[in-house]
Amino acid sequence: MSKYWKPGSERPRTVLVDDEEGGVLFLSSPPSSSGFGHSSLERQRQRLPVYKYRTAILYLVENHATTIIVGETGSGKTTQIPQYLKEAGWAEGGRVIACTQPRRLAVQSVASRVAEEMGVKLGEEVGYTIRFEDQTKPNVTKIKFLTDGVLLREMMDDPLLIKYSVIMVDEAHERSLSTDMLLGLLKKVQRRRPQLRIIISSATIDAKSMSTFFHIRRRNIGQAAEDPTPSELPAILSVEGKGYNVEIHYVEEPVSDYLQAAVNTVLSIHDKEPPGDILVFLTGQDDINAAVQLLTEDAQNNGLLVLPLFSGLSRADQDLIFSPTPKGKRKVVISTNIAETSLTLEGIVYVVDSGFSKQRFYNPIPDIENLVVAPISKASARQRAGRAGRVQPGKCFRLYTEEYFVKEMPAEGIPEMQRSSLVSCVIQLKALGIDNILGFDWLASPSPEAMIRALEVLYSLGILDEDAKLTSPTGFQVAEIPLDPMISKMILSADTYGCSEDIITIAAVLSVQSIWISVRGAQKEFDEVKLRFAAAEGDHVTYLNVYKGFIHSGKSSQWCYKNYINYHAMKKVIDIREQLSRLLRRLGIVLKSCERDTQVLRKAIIAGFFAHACCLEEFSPNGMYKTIKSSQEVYIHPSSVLFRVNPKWVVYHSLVSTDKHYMRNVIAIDPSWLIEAAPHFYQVRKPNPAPY
Ligand SMILES: Nc1ncnc2c1ncn2[C@@H]1O[C@H](COP(=O)(O)OP(=O)(O)OP(=O)(O)O)[C@@H](O)[C@H]1O
Repeated sequence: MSKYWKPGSERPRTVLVDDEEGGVLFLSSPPSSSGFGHSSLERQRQRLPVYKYRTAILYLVENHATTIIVGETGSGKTTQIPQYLKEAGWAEGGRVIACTQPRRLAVQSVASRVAEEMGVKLGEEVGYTIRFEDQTKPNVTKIKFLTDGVLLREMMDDPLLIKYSVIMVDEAHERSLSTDMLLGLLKKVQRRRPQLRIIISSATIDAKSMSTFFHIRRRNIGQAAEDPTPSELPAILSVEGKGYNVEIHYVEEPVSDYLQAAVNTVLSIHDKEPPGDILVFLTGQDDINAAVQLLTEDAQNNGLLVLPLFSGLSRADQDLIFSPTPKGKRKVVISTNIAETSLTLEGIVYVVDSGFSKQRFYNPIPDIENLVVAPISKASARQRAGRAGRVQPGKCFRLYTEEYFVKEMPAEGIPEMQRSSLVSCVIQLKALGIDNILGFDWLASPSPEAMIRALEVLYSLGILDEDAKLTSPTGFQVAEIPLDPMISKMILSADTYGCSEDIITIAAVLSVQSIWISVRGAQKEFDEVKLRFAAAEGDHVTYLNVYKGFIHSGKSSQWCYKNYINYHAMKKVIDIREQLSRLLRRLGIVLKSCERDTQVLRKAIIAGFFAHACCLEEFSPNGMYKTIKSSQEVYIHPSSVLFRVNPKWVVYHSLVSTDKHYMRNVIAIDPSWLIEAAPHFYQVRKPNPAPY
């Protein structure tokens, strides 16, 4: 007797072809609509291409440990499959169905759509978890959307992911660092827990290589006879059919300025095309703001409502993107690639694709990670086009030639694993007890240089010992904190310096995109206001001043508005700070304040960031610094309160690269503190012996 079919309802009525190679293709008759009501949402659900495959999907999931589902964008994979699984009983007996997404925005929006379709309150039967936000209820939530990073963290407490019956790894083609780690780990879990079902889904994935990867050869580990193990051969299902048609348009000649070309295309759509909102893909906050400004100059008179979309946008601004377009207006959403996958913005009919995105590239030799504007892959281009045609036919305007798309654009992007720092990845795997990281079952191997560099960084921070094992307690504690290991080390060191209360405020501010509101046309006023908070020691201490002011104002939105401070970001800071203080209490750390002893504060920051020390080049007219570690040329970012102040010695939080490498969030230091914090990393250079 199969274990999940509801009595009398949805057993497969067409016998499926289950080919022994693991390549499975079929069509089965859909279940009768009995049990479904006839509201318009239910009719919409039944119109989706994936609906025809409902029985097939359930059959495969029951009979195969892993099912790989490939289907066009908008065919209904993300929103429907978790519901089918729930309807078929996979969430009974306290079990949970998980669906992971690479991006937080997608997690939130898909969860609220599924809750709406099921007619339940978000956070109850359907919930979501992203870092620092948990909208689920134990023993109530049956379908849970979460980022792949959050699921990795959950593995630290529950290595076999016991509470989940099925884990659907959605948008697997994105090959984010967390997705790749998760896939390797899930394969391990499956060996130990054959009853766990995995679904891997995407519109553009190499199903065959994924299938080869997941073809596990299970060790014989006594299963109960009444609980037959599913086939070890992954099944592949191709969902044919798509939502609505999307007409693709290419430029005839390559464009030299994609930003201007995007703006011109929006204006031309507005001029010539029937009503419908527009989604534009640019690369980052700077070019998005520039495009918003260019379009807004015209917008007053021409009926455009222009909205930016990037990660770190406040909840209120985010809600504007999803809210219905006012009558007589045409909404233009200008976005980074965060809107590329899984999102449905209802009014969008037109997509403008610049062909570029900001991508992380890591060079392990100087240990520098850059965000670089780089061409996208065909897989991304298809995802972008797929944001049109979700609720009606659409058009996609690609700002590159068809020849370029066909002949030059790579089929897939480089996995993030192969172009980013592996520090966080190594620490997570170590915390999960995986010691031989190079021997881990990677979908694509990371570079040995990056791996060695990560081990070196973690060793220098005292997180790993000489045998590359997590140190106790520091290493284990750092692994518990869901932040970059350097920030986590800074937080833990603050305990020694007696300033953890202040440092968690700084850590919370560093975890949100920016607490300042970007001001167009009011730069002078903004600079003046910022000066009121500016601390001579640098940005981190300035943030403490802002936080104090905010608390003092009674957390007032008016106060924020007057001071060019992002109210929603500050609310997020309060929230993250609260979670960090709870976490520290759990680690047995008592919070203490150093009452603005800025020397002590900076020493705690250096304990995490000593490797980011730089010295101003003597006689440099333009404020050039060199990193101590690798003599890399860097400059203080104009957004820093130390811009043009140029103290001799500084430590930075992160680097951004445009025309130069810029340090963001900078503090002035005394070089002797570096030796105090990291004697194993720095040595005082002895003067050359005197010539005789
Ligand atoms: N918030 C929403 N509002 C209106 N319709 C929606 C919404 N979310 C989903 N839909 C409808 O459901 C369809 C399927 O969406 P779903 O995200 O499940 O597709 P998908 O196959 O996972 O696509 P993708 O690969 O692009 O994520 C959409 O094309 C749209 O018609």
